[in-house]
Amino acid sequence: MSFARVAVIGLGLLGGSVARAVHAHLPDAMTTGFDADPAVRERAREIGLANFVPETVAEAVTGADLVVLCVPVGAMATAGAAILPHLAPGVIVTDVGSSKASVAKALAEVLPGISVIPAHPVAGTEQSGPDAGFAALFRNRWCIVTPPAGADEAEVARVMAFWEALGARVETMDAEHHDRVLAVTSHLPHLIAYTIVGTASDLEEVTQSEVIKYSAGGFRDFTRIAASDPTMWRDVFLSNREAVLEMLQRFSEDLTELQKAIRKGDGAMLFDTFTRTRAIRRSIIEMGQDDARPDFGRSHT
Ligand SMILES: NC(=O)c1ccc[n+]([C@@H]2O[C@H](COP(=O)([O-])OP(=O)(O)OC[C@H]3O[C@@H](n4cnc5c(N)ncnc54)[C@H](O)[C@@H]3O)[C@@H](O)[C@H]2O)c1
Ligand SMILES: O=C(O)C(=O)C[C@]1(C(=O)O)C=C[C@@H](O)C=C1
Repeated sequence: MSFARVAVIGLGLLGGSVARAVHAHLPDAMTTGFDADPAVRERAREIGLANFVPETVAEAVTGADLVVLCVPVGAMATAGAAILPHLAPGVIVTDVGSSKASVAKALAEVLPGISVIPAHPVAGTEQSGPDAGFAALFRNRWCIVTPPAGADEAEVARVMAFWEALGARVETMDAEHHDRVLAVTSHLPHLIAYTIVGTASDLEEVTQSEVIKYSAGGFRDFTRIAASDPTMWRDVFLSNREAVLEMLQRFSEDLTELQKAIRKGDGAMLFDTFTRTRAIRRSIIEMGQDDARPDFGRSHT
């Protein structure tokens, strides 16, 4: 059974994309939206992000049968506590947070007695804010649903069907496992990008203008990732601390091996490593994990 009234809390990149995708794929659903920032609410009204963008969170969630929390992971508990008194009986609350175990724990604490079925659409860009979202963001991308122990199967199925309707490929996963997988596939790459761009800009012998002027290829790709939202990523690293630190340790060890190979002139080791990683890139492309970002030639509706 599809949802009749979807409330989106947090109207940035993800919230804006969810609202747009609901309009595109579930035209019978009414959308409401709320953001803690009055300027974002105003802009959301101007661009028609949701059918109704009231001044209070109470009005946004009243009567909703699905509430999608699209706020930074560090703000999930505050957003959850704010909606609790206004939720309709039978409502399902979900979220789009990039880390899952700590968010699930925080939401369970502030939403006692409410069905919370967390999810993570593994789709995004380095942009943020209400203008950044687009309806095709989730098309052909994975959405990982992490039902808590004892979750109602029918409710889990409804949340999965919601994300499928928005174009995603959906799988369920244990929240802790999700956090370990995403630590290496998403969180660590962002940390590396933030580091390398910071390192380049700190080099005394290379001027800022040279960094900008000669940033082509590899470095340029890192600068895109390193332009990602500081609030969002601060919260991701603080909330998924254990898994990120574990993956960072492994990464440091592997980096040291490469460092040794370069020092010793071990070309075979470098060649074998680069051959293995090239195969991974090809597998990703063969799996159809193509990119839905507008600058990759997709529709921006
Ligand atoms: N950006 C990505 O690539 C991406 C991808 C997948 C999941 N996510 C997750 O989606 C969530 C939102 O990220 P985003 O990229 O849309 O960020 P964003 O900065 O574009 O939007 C977040 C919005 O939440 C609002 N907000 C903050 N606290 C609030 C509160 N208590 N109540 C209501 N509104 C509040 C902010 O004002 C802001 O407009 C995060 O949890 C993030 O981890 C992001
Ligand atoms: O493509 C990007 O810009 C992203 O960083 C998107 C990305 C990712 O790492 O893949 C970032 C965070 C999310 O939670 C999900 C997706």
